Amino acid sequence: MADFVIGTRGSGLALWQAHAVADALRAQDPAREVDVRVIKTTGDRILDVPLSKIGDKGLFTKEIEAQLLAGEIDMCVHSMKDVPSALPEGCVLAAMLPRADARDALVCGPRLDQVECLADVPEGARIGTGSLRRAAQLRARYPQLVPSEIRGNLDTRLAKAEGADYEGAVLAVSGIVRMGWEDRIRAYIPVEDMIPAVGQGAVGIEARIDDERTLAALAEISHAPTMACVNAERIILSRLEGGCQVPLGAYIRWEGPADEQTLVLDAFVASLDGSEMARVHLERVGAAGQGDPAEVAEMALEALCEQGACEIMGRVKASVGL
Ligand SMILES: NCc1[nH]cc(CCC(=O)O)c1CC(=O)O
Repeated sequence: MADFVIGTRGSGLALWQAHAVADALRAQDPAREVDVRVIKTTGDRILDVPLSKIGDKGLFTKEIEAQLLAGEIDMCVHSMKDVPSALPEGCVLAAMLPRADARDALVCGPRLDQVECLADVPEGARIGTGSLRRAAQLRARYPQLVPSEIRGNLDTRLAKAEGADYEGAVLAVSGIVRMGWEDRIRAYIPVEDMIPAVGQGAVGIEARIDDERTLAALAEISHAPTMACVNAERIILSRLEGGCQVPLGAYIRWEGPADEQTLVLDAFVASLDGSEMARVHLERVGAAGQGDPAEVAEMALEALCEQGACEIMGRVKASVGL
């Protein structure tokens, strides 16, 4: 019997993340036995429908959480981006690994071999993305591009992006790098052009709320600044009731040297075509780790609402029948 059993999806990215957690747990105590168990989710089974149309929160997490609650596994590892704002009763987000690069990246096929940034991409180019967030921001900022639905695991999407039906695609930097394909990144898209999804680049670990043994082990490996920032982004997500059905992004981080760090927030909500957008950028200067991410999240919510975020959300939801 292993000391800890980790449940995860079976995609290459999910397995990389689960093994990163297993390695972190073993690094604390080399005698520890940690197993990784693959669990198939609804999101893995439904491959032919756009994610934004399935309309079910927790598509990639529900089956794994069921096994957690049943005591079959001790923890589940997720991309924080895929974790809905409300967890099932009895589950808690116990830890996060240090966040990787949260930005999105442009990958291009052979027809765009001269392109070095989004502005270079020629009129009419089909840019694959399954995300309303990416599509709305592309439409708002680069109206010459044609965002085109793309689905599948990261490896499938990368292959499609370089194939006949697309000129390129937008994918998360963190995922591409974890798969070892950094050399396929044509451009790192700046946050000013594309605000990342809530939790993008962060790996989260969920456990049972009463499992003190597992919670104690996870506390040893958790990265507090990542947890504080991602949890604050999730406040924005839950208060605006945004799931995968609404174009929404929020990214909070500390920037700069340790003695003068700035807590920086970017967040937006938009209509599907990107023509209406509420958007904020906030900065708080202080010493290392100073400033409260949850507090800037509240300020951002206020500013977004003043710009009509709630009305935009309401219209988007009505238009997709929510
Ligand atoms: N929705 C799929 C998904 N979930 C997490 C990541 C990337 C890894 C991360 O956010 O850390 C991806 C792929 C992508 O968006 O390109």
